[in-house]
Amino acid sequence: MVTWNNLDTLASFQDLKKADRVNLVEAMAGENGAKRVKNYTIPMAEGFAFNYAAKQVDDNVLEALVKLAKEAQLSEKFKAVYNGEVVNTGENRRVLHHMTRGQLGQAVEADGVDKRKFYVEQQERIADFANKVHAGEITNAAGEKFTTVVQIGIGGSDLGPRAIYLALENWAKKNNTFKMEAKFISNVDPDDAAAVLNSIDVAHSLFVLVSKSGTTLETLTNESFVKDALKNAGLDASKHMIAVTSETSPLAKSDDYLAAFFMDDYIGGRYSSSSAVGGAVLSLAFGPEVFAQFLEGAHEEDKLSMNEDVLQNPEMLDALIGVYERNVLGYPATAVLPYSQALNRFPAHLQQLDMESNGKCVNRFGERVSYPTGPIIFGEPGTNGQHSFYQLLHQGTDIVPLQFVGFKNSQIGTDVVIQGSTSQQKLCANVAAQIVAFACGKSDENRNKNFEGGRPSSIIIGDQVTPKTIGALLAHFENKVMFQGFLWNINSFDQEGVQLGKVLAKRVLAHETDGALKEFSDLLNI
Ligand SMILES: O=P(O)(O)OC[C@H]1O[C@H](O)[C@H](O)[C@@H](O)[C@@H]1O
Repeated sequence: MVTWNNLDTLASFQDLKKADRVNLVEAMAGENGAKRVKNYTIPMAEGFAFNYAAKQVDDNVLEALVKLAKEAQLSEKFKAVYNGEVVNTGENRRVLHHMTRGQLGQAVEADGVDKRKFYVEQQERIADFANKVHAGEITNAAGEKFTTVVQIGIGGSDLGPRAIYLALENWAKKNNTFKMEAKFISNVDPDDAAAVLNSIDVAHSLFVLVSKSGTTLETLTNESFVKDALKNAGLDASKHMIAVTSETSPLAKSDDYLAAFFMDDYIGGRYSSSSAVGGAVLSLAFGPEVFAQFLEGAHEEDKLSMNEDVLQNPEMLDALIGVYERNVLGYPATAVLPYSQALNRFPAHLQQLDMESNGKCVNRFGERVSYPTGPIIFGEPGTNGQHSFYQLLHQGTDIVPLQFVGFKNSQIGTDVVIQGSTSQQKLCANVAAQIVAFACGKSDENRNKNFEGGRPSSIIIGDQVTPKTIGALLAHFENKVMFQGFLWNINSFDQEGVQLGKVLAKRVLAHETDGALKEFSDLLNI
């Protein structure tokens, strides 16, 4: 049995607070720094390594973190998740996204079916459908092949699949598995749908309507927008649209779609990339085999998250260090900095994953917690970020912990040698340089040119962005966020915070406003 306790009631947390602070500038200097880089690293799946040499920890702090992990029962709580216990107590639901990519624990039967079987069945239905589209067996009304797939969805029904599509687009082209171009419509801003529709050939486009709830205003509005465009082009919308939704949603039984694929209530939106939500668009774009490889990578990383040896469990340790930074060192934010253009939208996905999961001020029992929870997450790919907000990261008044991701190889392979180095080498040189610059700083008599250092970072290093590695990376962050939620004793799997704005927007549209809401409605000409 697991017990859910607030972080500040745990004896090991009080001990952690008493542990001597690490002076990162000193720790990372000279031979000692080199030793840390060699020793403070954990192998991950698919050739990745999680290196935390430049984090503000030493053996003493690590020992305290290991004790905290034990007392907070992190492994047992993960077990409760993958064995199908109702850990999403706010919504009274199980949390089964790990099961979309493999079986970690016992079989889970819910709603009268074996859940693993259900997810696999949906994957197989999607694979079959995608193969038929690629083979020209499922076509438009004129019998011509579909060439483009357009996903309509928002939040978890957009960000993850979009980030993964962009991450693998060039890889798939290079490896001859690129089947269909994918586009995404998410915003209710009419310019989003209009711009995408202007950029495609609608007659040869297949639209994937993705909404777990089937009730999201933006998505349903964009569906109508697209249906209008199809009608105006003289096309039958139901021959151009498939749906991905939960079996209980209002969309599930509609005849408006060529086909419908299902997830269920046990897959949170932001955790749904490995379900039919990511499966449909990614299988259509790159082929089902590529999607299967992505799932394999995620499953391999999930297995590492089960390791009860904290110092061999990359997700658990990453989570613990993050909580140390937030709750003991008092740092307010975390920047995610992938040194890879392919991961252009990955920080946006992580923003939802992390901030929607752990942006909570009450614990699992609805009581206010008296310590900070989820940090502000932001990020951009390097080196672009360096020429933008790194100034604040290096010399600003706040210390922002950094999470770098770097790859030894580019995806496309086209490169150029300028001044003795390739662009890929320049990219990697920059990330190595940044880690040391942030940690060690550089003194200068001119205060303006002085770098205090002591700014902690970790790096995940891999070979290349591939279907398997992106799967492992995604699982790493999903599980890190989950472990942090356990430590803070919050429910990381609901998102009540998005409701109020939705309710008020409806009132504005119904002209049922007064006070400030009415004034703002008038200012915006609604
Ligand atoms: O997939 P849907 O039900 O349309 O939901 C789309 C998104 O909207 C909601 O407001 C939630 O904040 C997100 O967690 C969710 O991913």
